[in-house]
Amino acid sequence: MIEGKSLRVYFKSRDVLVKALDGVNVSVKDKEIVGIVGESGSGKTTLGRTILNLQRPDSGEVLWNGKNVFKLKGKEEKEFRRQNQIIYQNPYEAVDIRLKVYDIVAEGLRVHNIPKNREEERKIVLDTLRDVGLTPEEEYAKSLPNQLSGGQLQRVAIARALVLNPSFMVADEPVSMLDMSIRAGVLDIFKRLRDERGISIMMITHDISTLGYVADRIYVMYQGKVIEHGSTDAVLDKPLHPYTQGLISAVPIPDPSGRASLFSVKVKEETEPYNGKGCKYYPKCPFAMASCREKEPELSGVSSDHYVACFLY
Ligand SMILES: Nc1ncnc2c1ncn2[C@@H]1O[C@H](COP(=O)(O)OP(=O)(O)OP(=O)(O)O)[C@@H](O)[C@H]1O
Repeated sequence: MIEGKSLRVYFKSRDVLVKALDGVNVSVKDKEIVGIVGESGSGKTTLGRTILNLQRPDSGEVLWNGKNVFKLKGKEEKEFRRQNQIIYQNPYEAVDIRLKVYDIVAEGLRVHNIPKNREEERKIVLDTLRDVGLTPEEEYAKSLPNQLSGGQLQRVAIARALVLNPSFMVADEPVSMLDMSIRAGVLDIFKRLRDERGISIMMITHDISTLGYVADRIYVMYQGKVIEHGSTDAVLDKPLHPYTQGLISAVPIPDPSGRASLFSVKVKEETEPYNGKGCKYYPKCPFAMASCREKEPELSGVSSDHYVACFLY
């Protein structure tokens, strides 16, 4: 339903060119949760923002049900904004903390002129609060953000997006600021939105174990490139790229599925600067070969649901 093609986003800061996205292809189908994982600075947020037309790419296109989102105008653009929502990492920054929960959630409805009257607005807002697990909903509707926990406020932020009946959401590190004990509850909301409402979700995280819990497919990013992607089972059970293997072996908490313990790949301390032409990972790669210094490997399929950019395969 939404597809990014050959996306390039370059930032220039103090004469240094940062390739935040360096030719990224990504797709999210109907009713699926796609995970985007990688370390800080790998380009995940830039990808989410570009897909939602919050960041113009230097080149490439984003197709939404076949339409180029950068060319949408007027009514169609407004409809795109309604149907495609973003959830941020920090709910305290995402909502206006002076407003009551009711008004935070109702705001988007009013912008889009959705309810015909106050009664209808109230029904939609309260139903949505219940839908994200904030019950009794009348009580929550009257609260101010500073009376809520981080987990409850993130649910409010989800409600604010959900109230517009979107078909796609980018969730950018939606649980990384929350206590471990409440993360699963919030992630379950996204699974329910997929299963019950058929919403497609792009879930951005630096924590690959989160994706084992929610994602149908995973894209692994490294320095502005997708270096591996495939079904969640393929990527987690048989990670191919040495970087992905490193991410999985670094999962700190013992993974009950036993996946983490299968890999204990050592990451080489970076010993040489990147030469600008080889694989971006070779300075850290314990398996680097001469060819890895010469050119960048392209993504290629090892099976119908698993792709990797690495000369080992
Ligand atoms: N507006 C900007 N101006 C300059 N550089 C930027 C800008 N936005 C992002 N960058 C740079 O682009 C690169 C990718 O950033 P991005 O935030 O997309 O990565 P990320 O994987 O989401 O990281 P994080 O998890 O830390 O948010 C980084 O090197 C970042 O410093």
